[in-house]
Amino acid sequence: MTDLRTPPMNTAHFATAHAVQHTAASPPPPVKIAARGLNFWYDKFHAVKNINLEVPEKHVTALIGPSGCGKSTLLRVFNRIYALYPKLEAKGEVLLDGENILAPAYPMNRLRSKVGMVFQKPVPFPMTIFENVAYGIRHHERLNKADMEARVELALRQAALWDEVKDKLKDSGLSLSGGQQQRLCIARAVALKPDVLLLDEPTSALDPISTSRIEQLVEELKQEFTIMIVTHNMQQAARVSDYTAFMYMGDLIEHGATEQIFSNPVKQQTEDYITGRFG
Ligand SMILES: Nc1ncnc2c1ncn2[C@@H]1O[C@H](COP(=O)(O)OP(=O)(O)OP(=O)(O)O)[C@@H](O)[C@H]1O
Repeated sequence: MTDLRTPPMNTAHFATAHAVQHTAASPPPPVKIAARGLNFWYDKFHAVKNINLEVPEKHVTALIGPSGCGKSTLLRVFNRIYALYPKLEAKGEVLLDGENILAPAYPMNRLRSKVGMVFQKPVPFPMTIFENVAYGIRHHERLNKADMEARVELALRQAALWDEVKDKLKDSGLSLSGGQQQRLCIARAVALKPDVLLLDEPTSALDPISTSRIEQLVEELKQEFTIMIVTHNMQQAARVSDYTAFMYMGDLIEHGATEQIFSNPVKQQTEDYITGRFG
């Protein structure tokens, strides 16, 4: 068997953390979310073209590709954010546990509780740290005070923020540092106990220490959540993801185990991109 931990010379600077090897004893993980013949238009502009992609449960899938290739658009279709805006149209299917979330009959409330999203720039609500986390929970569940407190604590622990904020839960979310604010946004997302977490360049506005903190956190969160992360940072994709999907001009060019994509890509365009020849 090829040793995927020994990358070819031109990709030697990518240390990939995860070797995804499927054998009879460890079959591939079940598919949590899948795009089937997925297309997306911003009015007349065809931004995402006939994408077929299977996202394995409780693993991290990275979406990579040059600026403008459609990574964020694809991620957003996965929680139907586009439905908030006119003239945007998706065709095809996104199956979450086998159900098409793009079908008009799929309840938006259910989708919001199953698929959480974290954006590039942390945007805490202008309210206390506690309320930032409790706010979304209240929309979906009625909890008594003690249960709500326990739930907020759990979410803040899952986001590796509890120890830093437990004594100032009544302070404004905006008083936190950028890295802490991003973890607060992650706490807000995980508080709803979603199945899937969509992270759109979650560290691009953060310093290296906060970035490494979030990367560690992603590693922990995948025990419980299916994670998709858009990143421009090749090293980050190699470090945090189990699977990588490479997009170019709206097309999905190649998708596979991160080890394979970074050490032995099948398509020339993928190799050119990860070795920095374009993009
Ligand atoms: N609101 C919009 N209206 C019209 N076109 C848009 C809109 N948002 C994105 N696009 C276009 O769709 C294409 C894909 O954009 P998208 O943001 O998904 O790319 P991306 O790969 O995430 O890029 P980046 O890495 O720069 O964030 C681009 O050509 C972009 O100009």
